[in-house]
Amino acid sequence: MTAAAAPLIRLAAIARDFGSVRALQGVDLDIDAGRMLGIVGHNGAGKSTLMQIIAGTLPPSSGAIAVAGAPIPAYGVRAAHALGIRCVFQELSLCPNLTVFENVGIMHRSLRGAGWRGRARHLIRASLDAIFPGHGIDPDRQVSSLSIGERQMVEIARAFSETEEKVRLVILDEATASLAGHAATQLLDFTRAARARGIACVFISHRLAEILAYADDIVVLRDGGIVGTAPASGLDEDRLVAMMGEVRAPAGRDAGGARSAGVPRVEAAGQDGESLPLRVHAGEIVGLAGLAGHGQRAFLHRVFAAARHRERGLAVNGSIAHVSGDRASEGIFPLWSVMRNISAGALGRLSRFGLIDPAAERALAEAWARSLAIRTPTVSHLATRLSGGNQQKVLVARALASGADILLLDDPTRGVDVGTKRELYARMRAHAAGGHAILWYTTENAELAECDRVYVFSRGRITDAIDRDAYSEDRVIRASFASAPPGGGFARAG
Ligand SMILES: Nc1ncnc2c1ncn2[C@@H]1O[C@H](COP(=O)(O)OP(=O)(O)OP(=O)(O)O)[C@@H](O)[C@H]1O
Repeated sequence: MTAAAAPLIRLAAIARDFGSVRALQGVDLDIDAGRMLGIVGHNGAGKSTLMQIIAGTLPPSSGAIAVAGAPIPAYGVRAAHALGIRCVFQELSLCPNLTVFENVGIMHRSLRGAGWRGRARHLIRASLDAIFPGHGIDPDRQVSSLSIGERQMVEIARAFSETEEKVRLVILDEATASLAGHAATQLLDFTRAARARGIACVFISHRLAEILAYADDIVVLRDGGIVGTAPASGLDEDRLVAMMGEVRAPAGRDAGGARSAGVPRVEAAGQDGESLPLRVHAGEIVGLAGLAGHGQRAFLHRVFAAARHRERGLAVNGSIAHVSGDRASEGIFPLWSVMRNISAGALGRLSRFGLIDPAAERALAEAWARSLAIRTPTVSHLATRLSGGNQQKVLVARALASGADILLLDDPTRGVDVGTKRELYARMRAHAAGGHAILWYTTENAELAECDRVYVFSRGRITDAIDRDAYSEDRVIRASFASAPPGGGFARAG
């Protein structure tokens, strides 16, 4: 085969084992220049493992890799980078204690010697401007001071930044999962321009609508193998879901939660004319909406704090559990097993005479692992060895298993596959029906339809309170850009 006719990357019979876990088996895959390949599959299907092999960060157990028709025997990070292959990983890889431009400096070998700082600043600013116009990120900011969404934007802009080493392939592994809707659209529109310049993209996402709208071709992975490849134009969501073979619970929701009156579990006072009050009763699922970074996360943190200390204008009645939106740094205990990570919130109930009952702990973890379909060889497995989506399920399991009266969920379905998402919605409804109160911040508007009531945040204030029957995405978008509630009154607050 000539180099001109060869695909940019060709994977042949790639397999990868982690101990007894076979993550990939016999994968043959071509990636062509100037096209976007979408990859979908259930949590633990092997998507990230495959991407790590292409990025050179993980060697395959067997199989061959060829780039532009030439077999590359000693394939690794250096070889991949020199060949113009860049990867935006699911767990962000920026160094938090360095500035944005310093993080760019460590990636590009040519950014050395006198004046490298200025060149690195210029490079990342130009890339951010091209992909995310109006981003507002200063290259001199320390990465630890950026929000997850901003970090994700820097990581993406860094991957597309070019020195004399040209970019030929950018892998976006759930790169839109932490981005606000607007930034996700900016990125995906940018990839169209990049493709026109010959850059190939691989895009992994659990948001099937994004994949269908932007990818040229779609590959479906299941249990470590490819079960289908087709042009995106010939597919729709239902067919993709069927190929993934993962849906256990139907979409949609039953009518009416077990909402109860009485003292609210959470009650935040409004500010006259500025912000609406918020209430959550036992039995309710309440959504927090609006553009990312407009105060929803900070509000969840305030509620969490108010369970321990008095907070002005905020009353919390009941025990509380929190699923953090920052899984890697605030959520998973990295040295603990799946079992310990799940049981951590329920130790009080598992203790007898001050000692944890090991059989009860295992039974609890196994029941939740089964119930949320957590893919793990056993519950004794180290939690960080699970795929990203399965780690997210462990966090949700911990919160549900805690039995707390109030659940605070910060984007709990980030990176969770479509089948499990539906399952989780059903679980949350059952949990609410069991008398628990749920406060749920989500970056996916479609999930707000699962809520009994939605509060829309804009610039740190609540600008609308929408009951389920009156819910529409249009109304959420309008309120997201409002500076105060319409009429300045509290009339619609539930
Ligand atoms: N470092 C590791 N050690 C042990 N097992 C691993 C490791 N990385 C991945 N695995 C296992 O390999 C399998 C595939 O995981 P992978 O992360 O590739 O899935 P994925 O399709 O990207 O899932 P998700 O959608 O949840 O991100 C899983 O069973 C996972 O537990």
